Amino acid sequence: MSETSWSEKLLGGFRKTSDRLGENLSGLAGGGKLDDATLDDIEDALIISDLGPSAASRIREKLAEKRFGSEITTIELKEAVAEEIAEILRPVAKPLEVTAFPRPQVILVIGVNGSGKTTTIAKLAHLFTEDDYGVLLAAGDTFRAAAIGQLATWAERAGVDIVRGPEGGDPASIVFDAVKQATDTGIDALVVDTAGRLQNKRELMDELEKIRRVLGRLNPEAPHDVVLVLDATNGQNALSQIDVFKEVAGVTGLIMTKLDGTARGGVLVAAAEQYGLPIHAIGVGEKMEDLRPFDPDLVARVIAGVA
Ligand SMILES: Nc1nc2c(ncn2[C@@H]2O[C@H](COP(=O)(O)OP(=O)(O)OP(=O)(O)O)[C@@H](O)[C@H]2O)c(=O)[nH]1
Repeated sequence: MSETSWSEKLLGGFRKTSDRLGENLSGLAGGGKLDDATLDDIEDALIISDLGPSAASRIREKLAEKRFGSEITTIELKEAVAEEIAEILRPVAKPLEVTAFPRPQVILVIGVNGSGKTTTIAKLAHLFTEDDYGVLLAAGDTFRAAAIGQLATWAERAGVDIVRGPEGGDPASIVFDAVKQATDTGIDALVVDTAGRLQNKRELMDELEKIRRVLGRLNPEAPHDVVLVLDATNGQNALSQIDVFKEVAGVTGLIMTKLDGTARGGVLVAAAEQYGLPIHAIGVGEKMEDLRPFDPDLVARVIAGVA
């Protein structure tokens, strides 16, 4: 797909978020002077658009610093907000790159059930194979038989192999077999699915710890990435998931899914501002091609309603 149609797709996907902030900002400036009352309203508009209090107050301060007292139209205001959002997003935009030496790069994918983890793993496999990397998947979520089956179906669609075990099997032993197979067959990236039982933090922590121990024995650098998948429709709840998973799993980066069809995409900015974790990619649909590298400038313009 061409870049133009990708940005159109992204725009379409983000339309609800874009409309929400766009509408919330409209009518706030209207050619008048940027004074304290208007800045208050702008800050409120940013908060109710899910950007969070911290990003909202930072954007307010920047706007005040650069434009206080000057006349500003609605479109100028949206452009200025887009620039400040981009300032927040640029430092965290970091594609997931296959650089591990020796191979394979081991990417542990974590997140609560339903966040889009399985689909995202398949989409990642697709992105990597498009770049000619050899990919292997490991079905480390043995808690639910359906999860193993779903991952196997996606693996077939993506044209990659999968290492799987029985329902209730030991995830660490599957990961062990997967690393051995990946090493023996010269695989570049091993993507590991994990269970997302947040309601039982202790068990989840023990399970991830055990996977890490096994990985560490085979390769002290592994896992190279611990990617947390977040569902944007959860809004501020997605942020509390970052807190929990940081504690249990040592997150190294984020992928936010379901940015199509939600008005809560502003939470991406809140996540970037509050945690500063790399954002690798965004999910804008259910199909294999619907995972996009994170383009901070485009996303900022879409969120502010000027793209
Ligand atoms: N609209 C949209 N739907 C998505 C996106 N990513 C995933 N989904 C859908 O979200 C639902 C859950 O996705 P899964 O990948 O099964 O989620 P999971 O986290 O693996 O959940 P379990 O399979 O329950 O462990 C599915 O219906 C997906 O098609 C996205 O970016 N946009």
